[in-house]
Amino acid sequence: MPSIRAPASKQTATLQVAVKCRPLTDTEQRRSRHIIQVNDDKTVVVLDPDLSKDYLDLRQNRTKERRYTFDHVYAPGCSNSDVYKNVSSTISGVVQGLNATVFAYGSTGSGKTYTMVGTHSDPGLMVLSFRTIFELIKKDQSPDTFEVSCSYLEVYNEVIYDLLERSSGHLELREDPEHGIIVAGLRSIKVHSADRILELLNIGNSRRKTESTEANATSSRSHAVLEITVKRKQKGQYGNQVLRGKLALVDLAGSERASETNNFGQKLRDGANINRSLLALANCINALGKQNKKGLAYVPYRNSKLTRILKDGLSGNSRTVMVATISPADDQYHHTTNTLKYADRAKEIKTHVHKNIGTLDTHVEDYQRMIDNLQVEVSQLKKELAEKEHQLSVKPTEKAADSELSWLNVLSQETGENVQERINLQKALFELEETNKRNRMELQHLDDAIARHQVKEMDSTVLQALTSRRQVILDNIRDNDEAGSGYRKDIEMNESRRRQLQDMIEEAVSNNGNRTYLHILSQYRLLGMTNAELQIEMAMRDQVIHNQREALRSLWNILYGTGLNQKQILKLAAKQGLTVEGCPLPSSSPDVTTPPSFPPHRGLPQFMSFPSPQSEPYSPSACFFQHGFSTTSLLKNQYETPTICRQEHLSSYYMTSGCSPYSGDGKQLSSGRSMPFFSTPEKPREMSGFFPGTENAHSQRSKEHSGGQDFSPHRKDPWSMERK
Ligand SMILES: Nc1ncnc2c1ncn2[C@@H]1O[C@H](COP(=O)(O)OP(=O)(O)OP(=O)(O)O)[C@@H](O)[C@H]1O
Repeated sequence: MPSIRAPASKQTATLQVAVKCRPLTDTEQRRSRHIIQVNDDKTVVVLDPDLSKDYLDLRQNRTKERRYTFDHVYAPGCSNSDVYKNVSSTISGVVQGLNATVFAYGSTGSGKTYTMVGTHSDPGLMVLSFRTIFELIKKDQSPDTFEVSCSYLEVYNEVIYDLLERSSGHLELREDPEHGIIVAGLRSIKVHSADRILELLNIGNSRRKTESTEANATSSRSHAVLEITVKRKQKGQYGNQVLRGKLALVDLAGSERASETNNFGQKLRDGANINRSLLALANCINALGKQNKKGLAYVPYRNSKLTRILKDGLSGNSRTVMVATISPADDQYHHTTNTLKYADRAKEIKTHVHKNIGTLDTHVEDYQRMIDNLQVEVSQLKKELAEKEHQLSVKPTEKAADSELSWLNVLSQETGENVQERINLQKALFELEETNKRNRMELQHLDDAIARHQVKEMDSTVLQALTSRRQVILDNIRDNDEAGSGYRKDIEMNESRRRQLQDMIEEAVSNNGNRTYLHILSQYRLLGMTNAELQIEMAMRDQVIHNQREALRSLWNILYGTGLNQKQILKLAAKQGLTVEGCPLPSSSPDVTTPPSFPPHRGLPQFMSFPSPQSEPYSPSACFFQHGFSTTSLLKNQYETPTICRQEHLSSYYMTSGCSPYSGDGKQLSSGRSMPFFSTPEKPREMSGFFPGTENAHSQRSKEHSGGQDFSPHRKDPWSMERK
């Protein structure tokens, strides 16, 4: 019997912010003063680094002393396990199908890597988290089966690399309608123990880009994201349900300033790119903090790869912990207060958590197939290109032709970047306009409500609240319009660069012979294909999924509009030959009157036009949009009611791409039964997507070292399993 899924309800969670102060290092002990005071486990005071200030200065507010409060503050004597005690409840949700993100934020040398990775004697949050996951699976009493997989990536100079690949190419981000941002082609390795993840972590860390800077002898130059996915398969009365929890553990690169580190050349460029990503992250934190206070401010996630990757953790479906790391040294005062300022803003951030319940294949699968076909074509073109280059390979003496080809490579790379930038800008503009569309809708509702209150001369405090809310929305609209015109200008610049590149290519075609022409042609075709592929993704996300969700929402509201209760809906579904998952079923079948038939799909009333019994007049607290679905508590109530979804309408790349489910060693982690998870799959297609890019975990175990003390990436530690 086909089944319908009722999605889990959402909960709003506040981003947890913890501050961890490291001890002074040996060098610092000789030259620096300790200026951090941790008064209790929630308050941190940064003393004025200038010792000449006295009590009077403090009283008269002439001091640079700063005081902050956070969810948790850890003094230099605290271990990573102390920090973890307050993080572990967030981690345990992952085994129940919830997403979690833990990231360390702070200036270079402040202790981010130490906190996330740790040492043998003081294991970091990454290590403690995956140990918890396996302990919970072991202890689980249910008959559910579990599958854990792990991926590890780094963002270096705005390029994504797979840390679990020996020589990773550049990976691209994709937007998946169900799972948000995903990294195409990133390897996800099935794991059966915490030790195995530790091995992979060490392998990845050995490949991570680190440099000696003046501020930190072993500074991480990249942002690293370790992602652990737990799939929990539940066997229910009405078939199988898969809960998919995802844990992202992020160690950011340091945010030193170029002038402070005396870096040059490549190091300086690293610094600029690291700062670009961190600046983008800081801007997102700012906007999200503002959003919570002021409503729909635009959040510029698109400004860097890092912020796109962290999008879910910052505002989407994730319980998130930010650990702000600080140094106690007086010469770090500026960095410390800067970090604490952003951490303070981050306290305002809200996320919306819900369980990820597995869905089956879909109409959108057709789009996935198209993208897959395009990808095949792209790789075919790459091969052709390589062959052509080989045929036309220049002899070492032909210096001119050689440099011409490298010039063309630069040109083609620039063309690719230009296309990518254009797509990003257009998407950002699109999102910004959507945000303002919703702001304008809310403004309309507010105007109506204000007019109603004025006519009826109702409670003046409500009127005041409505009016001030109106002002906030007007400010947001103005800010977003300004940001939009910025994006439009960028698009114009991008367009003029595109024309320049086009002219250069045309000139090259007319001036040079057959060889150059062929080269350009194949490069150009290649870029054209990549572009088309991205356009299809956009269409998929922006149109198809949106339309389907709107239709489903309308359907659910129609059901409620007809006054059917849950039991009646279940019965009706059963009549249609459908079962309902994720919705408590009636214990017995009560007699119900024949339910009214559905209105025809065409001419569906909008979901907004069905007032629920809980309908309330407009109130300021109800003005908040949640993902653009509602403006009033009436609509919020309607949306938060479980939605009926036909399975074929929901999709994901995870579910439809990737290699065979039977790859790997086939072992499953089962808490109750020894039966292998996918040993007798009922629906092979359903299974295939569970292993995107997965390969046999044992193939990784090629080089083993043993023993050792420290698994931070900086050290040549014997824990590391592999070195580049
Ligand atoms: N809690 C701690 N106890 C002892 N030493 C620490 C602690 N935290 C950090 N350190 C030491 O401080 C130094 C810098 O730490 P770490 O490399 O973790 O900084 P980072 O913030 O990751 O720097 P970067 O951003 O440059 O990579 C290291 O020598 C580390 O061992």
